[in-house]
Amino acid sequence: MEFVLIAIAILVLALLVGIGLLVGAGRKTTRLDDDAAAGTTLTRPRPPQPPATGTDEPAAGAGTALLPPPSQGATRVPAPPVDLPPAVADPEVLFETPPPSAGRLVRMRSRLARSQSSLGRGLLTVLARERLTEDDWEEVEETLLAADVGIAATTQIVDRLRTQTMVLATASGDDLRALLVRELAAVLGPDLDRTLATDRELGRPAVVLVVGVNGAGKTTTVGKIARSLVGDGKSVLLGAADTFRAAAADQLETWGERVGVATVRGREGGDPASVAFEAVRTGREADVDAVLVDTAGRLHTKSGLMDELGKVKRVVEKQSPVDEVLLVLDATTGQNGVVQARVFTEAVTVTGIVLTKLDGTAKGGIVVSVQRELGIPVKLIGLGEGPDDLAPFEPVAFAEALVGQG
Ligand SMILES: Nc1nc2c(ncn2[C@@H]2O[C@H](COP(=O)(O)OP(=O)(O)OP(=O)(O)O)[C@@H](O)[C@H]2O)c(=O)[nH]1
Repeated sequence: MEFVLIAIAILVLALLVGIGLLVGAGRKTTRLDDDAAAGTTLTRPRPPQPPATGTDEPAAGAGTALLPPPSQGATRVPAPPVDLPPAVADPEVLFETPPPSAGRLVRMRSRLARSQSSLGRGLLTVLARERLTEDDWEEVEETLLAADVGIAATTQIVDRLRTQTMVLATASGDDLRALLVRELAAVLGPDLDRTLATDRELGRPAVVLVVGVNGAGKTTTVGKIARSLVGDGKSVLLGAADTFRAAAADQLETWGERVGVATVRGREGGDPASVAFEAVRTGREADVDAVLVDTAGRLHTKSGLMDELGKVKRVVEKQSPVDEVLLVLDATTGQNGVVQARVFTEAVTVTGIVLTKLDGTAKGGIVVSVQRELGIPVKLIGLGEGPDDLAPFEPVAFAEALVGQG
């Protein structure tokens, strides 16, 4: 009898070890609460990844290992209410070290100049003519309008250029270039506050919601912002509140894993507001600098999507104020994008625009029209698909890139 009992005990033990090994082979997640319906999970960064390929090859180094991976085998431990491992960096784990955000636009100027070369070259060619006729001024106007600068800003630029070129009489190429940069920068809102609220405030993390239509580049942008903050030495937590598309949460996790940032996600089709809530709660408990929440861009109806966004914000606000609502717009959609943007601004108070895919359009003037029509500053611009192709927007550096180096 004793022998049978021992045999059963060994069998049960072997079964448990087998199940443990199977689960351990998957992604390292820890269930955050015992509410099976919410099913929110925290994904920690994975151990060393193969070196990244692509345009930017960040040096592998000891990154900001927020919530490092647990020791081997410690997976899926039911641990209500929240099971956070100690925030101690594991020397074995190497994460990518992204470059800091400062000066990125200047560094990426050539890329922007490439896509916008027709605008700068077009304007300089006309302005360099000896005596400017009405036809020439019309050409300047058309060039600006073709670049989506918008009527009001185009009129302002042309009026000022007319006066300035008269004063200059004969001007060298460099003078003309400097003049153009000045006038373009003037319509780009040089005095607008473009600070990104990503610092801890009153002992709590900054909370950033990222919204926009599907395909605009939201998830990519959240990943790029996280990298940039890590590059600036900040700790970050991601919230994958786009429960509409499971791949979006996977995509976000992968962005986080590369730089040692954890992600809170929910089940596909689950309640986005509870994922966002859980992410902010976890971020507060982990004392991170910023919680970045990705949201869905697609629902069955537009009003459904807007109601959902409003709810996400309201629910998060039960935990913490939302410091920044970033609206991601695809620059290649031109004026259509501006129309879509209005719908979002009616649902939530947008505090900043991220204009993506500026590398893929010659219509760089969209920055001017978006800001003027929505009355919201462009805070970041996307200049490529590479992990660090996102730059803080700076009017003068941008105008210089539009006009080109000559
Ligand atoms: N060229 C270029 N491509 C970009 C940029 N930003 C994002 N993309 C690409 O745009 C595509 C869509 O990006 P996502 O981040 O998946 O878009 P999303 O808004 O999250 O889409 P949903 O999850 O469907 O709502 C991807 O292929 C990105 O690589 C950019 O600045 N330049």
